[in-house]
Amino acid sequence: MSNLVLIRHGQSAWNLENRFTGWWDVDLTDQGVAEAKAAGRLLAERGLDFDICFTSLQSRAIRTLHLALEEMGRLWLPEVKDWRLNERHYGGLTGLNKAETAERHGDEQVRIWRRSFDTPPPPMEAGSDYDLTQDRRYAGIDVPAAESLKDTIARALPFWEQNIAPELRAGRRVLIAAHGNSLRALVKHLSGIPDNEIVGLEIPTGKPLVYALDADLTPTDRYYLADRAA
Ligand SMILES: O=C(O)[C@@H](CO)OP(=O)(O)O
Repeated sequence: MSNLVLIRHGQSAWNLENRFTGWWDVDLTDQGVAEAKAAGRLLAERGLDFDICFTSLQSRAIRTLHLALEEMGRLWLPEVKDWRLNERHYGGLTGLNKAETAERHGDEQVRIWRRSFDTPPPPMEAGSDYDLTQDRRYAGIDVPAAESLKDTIARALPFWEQNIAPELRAGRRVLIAAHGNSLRALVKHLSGIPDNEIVGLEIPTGKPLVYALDADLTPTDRYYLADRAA
């Protein structure tokens, strides 16, 4: 049974502008809205349904969830929002253009910052334009100065274990709308992808990724819904 679906948010304004985004709260583009709605229509057409939804504290993921649920006639489903599903924090790179940063620091350095498993980007300086430590939504949370994928896993996995896995074990069907790197963290864990292989895993925007999990949450299948014949 397909009991878990992951969706990365639709295209965001900074995906389009090729800027490091992380925790900065940019909205969806028109294309991103269309991707989110199309994801919802596809889920409905294929008869996938859910009992509970999880998302981050970031508008692009929350809106993607809501746009998809609206298409499914499921806006009423319970949902949990939590910072531990946020995108990986891009530190001092937040807001910079990725191509310009590669011209300045070299492709290899940018590849390491973007995809190495445990090298974090440079830290965000307190009081910089993109500093979110005083944002009310993060009250009581120790907002990181930067996160590697390893750091992202270290906060996403406890949330998975404590909040999402129990729902699945109780037989509930779960939809998660989140971000490229918080979803890479979950896929790495679920599919047992080694540290050196996760660097090559990319998750596209707005494409429902379906998991079938057995009783002890071991995957028996994993596929993009759009890639599987109806
Ligand atoms: O900018 C970001 O926050 C992420 C996702 O868009 O980018 P990357 O592909 O470098 O992980």
